[in-house]
Amino acid sequence: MTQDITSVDAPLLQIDGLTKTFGGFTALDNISVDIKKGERFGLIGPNGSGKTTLINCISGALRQNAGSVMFCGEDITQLPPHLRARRGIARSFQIPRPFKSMTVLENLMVGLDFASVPGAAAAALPEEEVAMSILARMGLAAKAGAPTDTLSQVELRKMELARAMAMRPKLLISDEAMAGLSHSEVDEVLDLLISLGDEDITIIMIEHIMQAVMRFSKRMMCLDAGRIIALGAPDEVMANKRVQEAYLGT
Ligand SMILES: Nc1ncnc2c1ncn2[C@@H]1O[C@H](COP(=O)(O)OP(=O)(O)OP(=O)(O)O)[C@@H](O)[C@H]1O
Repeated sequence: MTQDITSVDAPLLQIDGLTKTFGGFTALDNISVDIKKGERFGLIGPNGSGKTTLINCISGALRQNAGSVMFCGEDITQLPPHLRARRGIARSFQIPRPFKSMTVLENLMVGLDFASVPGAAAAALPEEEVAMSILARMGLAAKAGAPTDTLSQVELRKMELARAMAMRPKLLISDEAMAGLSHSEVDEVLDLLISLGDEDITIIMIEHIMQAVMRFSKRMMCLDAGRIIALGAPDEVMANKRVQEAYLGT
């Protein structure tokens, strides 16, 4: 059955009973959560709690043992990663993976090319124009012609986000986009992510920088040992005793 996702409250992403094991080890244990369209969702948990495994199951990089993933009302559980990407699930990686022999602009063009659906009508704007507008949006327009190995850390993170944006995502999964940045750089990237959220892009943020993820999120979920131990408003989640014990070690 196809859902009406034009309704503000309809979930963009529905995860139901997701379980993932590696050999005899259960990395995700019966995870169920809905994420609404336009929601800014923080995913936290101590090292090894299952955050990356969960987003790998959402993006299709890993196949779950049980459970389902619905996106825009469609069951995508059996789809490979590239078809999930075409449907609007993009991911930015903690360690940026640019094509090093290409310029910043060329890197983006690859993403745009990939996102375009074969056989579809020509886009209203030439791809280079679209790529330049994304770079401008990220504050990287002046770097369009620069080789990627000349970029600073924060510029690389922004380019990684720009590449994800070139996929024209409905859902952007940001995997530790701020790790290793200075306070002011964290704020810069955070402001960018918040502004993307304001444009109705649903964002799942995995982040160990607690202040950043709290400022960003409308809702947060904390995993521990592959299970959801808290889900709710950032203040509530952080005040949760199980979260404090598991995540903060108190
Ligand atoms: N391919 C794999 N094979 C075996 N075990 C794995 C594999 N991938 C993850 N695991 C295990 O699953 C558990 C969850 O790992 P995961 O990477 O999802 O945690 P995480 O919350 O993302 O951790 P971190 O914050 O350190 O990135 C860990 O115990 C990890 O060792």
